[in-house]
Amino acid sequence: MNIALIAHDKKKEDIVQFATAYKSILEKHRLFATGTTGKRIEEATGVSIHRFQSGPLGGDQQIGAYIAQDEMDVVLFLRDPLTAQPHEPDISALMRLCDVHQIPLATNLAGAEILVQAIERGDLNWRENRQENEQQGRKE
Ligand SMILES: O=C(CO)COP(=O)(O)O
Repeated sequence: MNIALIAHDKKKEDIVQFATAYKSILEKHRLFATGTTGKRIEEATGVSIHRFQSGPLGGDQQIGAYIAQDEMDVVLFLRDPLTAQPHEPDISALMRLCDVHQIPLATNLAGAEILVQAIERGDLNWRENRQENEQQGRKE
């Protein structure tokens, strides 16, 4: 499963604690993150993460591109709803693409916990099965 982890500055501590608490689940998957979020999680947990640009420099858009190409399965995005972000249009675009492509998106810690437990239970395995079937179909 390809999982994107993103957190606004005031939620960085939360995502570090989240990734530490769920490290044993997360490390079984391919992890992606915006620049600073990824750096903080890597430093705290030692898990390996593909880091995109920092959010304000285009990281949200890079994750959006993965979604558009069907290469991201889940987005865990701890947003700060109380602080204006300079790259608000990029954030809206990322969430919009999750809706366009039916990508499970959590925008706060409570939702992220539910999603990570769903991943562990296998609730989202249908995504990988569908991708494998599509690849098989292309070969035939
Ligand atoms: O701004 C962000 C998401 O919109 C997060 O970016 P960073 O992880 O680089 O701080």
